[in-house]
Amino acid sequence: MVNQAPILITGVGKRIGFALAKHFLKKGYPVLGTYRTAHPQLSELKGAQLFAVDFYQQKSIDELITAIRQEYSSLRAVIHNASDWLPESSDQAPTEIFSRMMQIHAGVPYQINLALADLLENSEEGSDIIHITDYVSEKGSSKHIAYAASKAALSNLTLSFAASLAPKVKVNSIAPSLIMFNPHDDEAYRSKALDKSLLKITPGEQEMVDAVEYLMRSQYMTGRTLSLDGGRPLR
Ligand SMILES: NC(=O)C1=CN([C@@H]2O[C@H](COP(=O)(O)OP(=O)(O)OC[C@H]3O[C@@H](n4cnc5c(N)ncnc54)[C@H](OP(=O)(O)O)[C@@H]3O)[C@@H](O)[C@H]2O)C=CC1
Ligand SMILES: Nc1nc2c(c(=O)[nH]1)N=C([C@H](O)[C@@H](O)CO)CN2
Repeated sequence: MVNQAPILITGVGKRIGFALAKHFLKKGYPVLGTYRTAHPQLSELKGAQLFAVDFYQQKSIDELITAIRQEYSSLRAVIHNASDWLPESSDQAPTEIFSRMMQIHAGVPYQINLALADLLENSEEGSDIIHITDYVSEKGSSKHIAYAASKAALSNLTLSFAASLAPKVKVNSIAPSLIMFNPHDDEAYRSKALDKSLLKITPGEQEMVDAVEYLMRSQYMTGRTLSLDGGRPLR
């Protein structure tokens, strides 16, 4: 795509963020990707402009925003994927857990959206902000209390930014439940997690890629949520 405005994706080092970056690179979009850990597979993101960013460090966030604003005058999309799934059982103090969850899932999207809004508005073909939230935004989580609250905050940001940036920029959430397991998930966990939905599968990264594609092609959806949860609320 000649002279296509880039897509910014946070957390491209692995799993869903990595799949999103690969997909849009293959489609010919310029991809700006943030990573924290230098996973070896980052070398597969040929052509992507990668930024080492720790969203728990304000200096790192400021440097990212400055670098993007210095080099680009427009953006096709910003996909807020980066996330830390911290449980209350973590050895970190509750105050640290809560501030980290609010920082990465709400503070960072809030800052980046405000700082890059004009670049999104400059996109010739319209533009999108996509917040990747979580099914637990609407029901809470007994083991990931701060995480769920912070994803609910992100869901609320979707409403405000949709109203603020319309009509040039669409702003939507994708609220997944179980998309893919982590390597350390044992059989008992996997069986219990699968049983929580009606469809009882893990669809994998492609389900998220397809949802992002739908939102970016939509002419009439903003301020809303695509729920990818296998019918879990009806279970
Ligand atoms: N997988 C699933 O089944 C579900 C996923 N989701 C949501 O989908 C999105 C993608 O999920 P998934 O791919 O599993 O997520 P992962 O937890 O596997 O990866 C998250 C990414 O965010 C990065 N990240 C975490 N903390 C920071 C930080 N402080 N600074 C910069 N980057 C950071 C990680 O970097 P690093 O590699 O260094 O850790 C990693 O690349 C997330 O928003 C998640 O909450 C929601 C429900 C279900
Ligand atoms: N950042 C992450 N958030 C979430 C993950 C994950 O691996 N990283 N995983 C889940 C679970 O799949 C949950 O939806 C089902 O147990 C939730 N969020």
